[in-house]
Amino acid sequence: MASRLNTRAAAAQIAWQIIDKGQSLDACLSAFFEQNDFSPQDRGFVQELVYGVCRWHGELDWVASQLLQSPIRKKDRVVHFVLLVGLYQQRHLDTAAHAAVSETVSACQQLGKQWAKKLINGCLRSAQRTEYTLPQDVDSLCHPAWIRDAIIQAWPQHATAILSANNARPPMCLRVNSMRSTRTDYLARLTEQKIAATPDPFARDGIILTQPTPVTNLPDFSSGACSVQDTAAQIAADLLAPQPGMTVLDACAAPGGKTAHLLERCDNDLQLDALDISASRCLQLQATLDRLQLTAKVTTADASDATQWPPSASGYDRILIDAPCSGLGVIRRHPDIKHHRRPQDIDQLTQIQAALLDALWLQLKPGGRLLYMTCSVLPAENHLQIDQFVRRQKGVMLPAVPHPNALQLEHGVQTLPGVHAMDGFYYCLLEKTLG
Ligand SMILES: C[S@@+](CC[C@H](N)C(=O)[O-])C[C@H]1O[C@@H](n2cnc3c(N)ncnc32)[C@H](O)[C@@H]1O
Repeated sequence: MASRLNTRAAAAQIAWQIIDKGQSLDACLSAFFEQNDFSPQDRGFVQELVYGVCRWHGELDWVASQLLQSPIRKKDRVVHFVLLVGLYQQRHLDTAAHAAVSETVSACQQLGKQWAKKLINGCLRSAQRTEYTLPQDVDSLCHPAWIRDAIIQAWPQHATAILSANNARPPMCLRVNSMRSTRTDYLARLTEQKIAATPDPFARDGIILTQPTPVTNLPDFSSGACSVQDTAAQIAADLLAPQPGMTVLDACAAPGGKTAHLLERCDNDLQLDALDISASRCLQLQATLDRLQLTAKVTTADASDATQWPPSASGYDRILIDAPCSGLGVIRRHPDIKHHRRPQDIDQLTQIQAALLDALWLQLKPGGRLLYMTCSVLPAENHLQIDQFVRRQKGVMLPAVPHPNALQLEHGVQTLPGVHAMDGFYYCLLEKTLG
């Protein structure tokens, strides 16, 4: 992409790559900002537009269909995304009306689609004058039908809140590195920098920022004073509760948010094996450890195949399986999940999760504890997965899960976005009997 693009043209091109071409939002944005020198303010605006179009795509696409006499040809699809960027500004941002139209129209020229200026100008001016009645409530319209139906079926009483939270902007949450400072001290440092923040009521190392900010603004971020991590993810360390000196396996560890938290809690005094199947993600995991000056043995391997990595000969006191999952509990942070996930993925994921549980159970010491968790709200990946595991295996005890704010299920606990003030996670503790 050329650096001459304005923010609207950049956002249209990135959203097109994410939604039509299946690329990941994080990867697309980082690649774009590596190649294009945008000011921090412009970066923030491009990001806002891209997230907004991914979140509200169902609504924006429906309005576009009312405005266009016929769909835009495939080879000009980027123009369709220019229109969505314009509609997003009109319907969800307080961008001045004339700028939303004129700057968006000029994006057509920048993208080499001069012919589309009149079309986009006409559509956006017409949209400004029209009140639309949507065919269904906006939060439902902005989810693929299969995801919406799965959420309604699983959590009928909470579905409205979950669907709405999935489309909302999530807060930026920090985890203070307890080896470096107390949360109170770090809050004071944020105040000095004029960054408004409050202690997280549910995570003991957690801080919630009033407004998101680039990590470069956070005091000593680069030297490891804190990390960015949602409340729900921070609770894992409390639930697994490793003690200094223990032998710990983090089986699906990259990019290392929870590995690092476990180590910080024990003053870096754990024999910690961190595995991940992805070599590139293992590099990110090592970078996380390096920034925080923590030590773990990082290995690229399929954790469900112990011939690929050397398990501790005496077994593990604690095992964390932060399993690969649909991610349907973190849509508010990764709205591209709505565009990329397919119903058939769920079967494949549940098989991988079951294989990880069965294989890693063998590596747990008698009396040891395993925490199984996902960032999903689908029962098949969560409590139904554990129901089946408990039926298959012998010697499994299920200790209470001491979670501060979650739904208690027969097996494990569940948090729901829009209900528990955090991402949607499932957690279950499994203890191996001594006999
Ligand atoms: C939810 S993410 C883990 C996030 C990580 N625990 C953290 O807190 O930063 C799941 C990870 O599992 C990895 N994974 C998937 N299948 C795996 C397998 N069979 N063995 C090991 N890792 C696997 C993925 O590459 C991905 O990095």
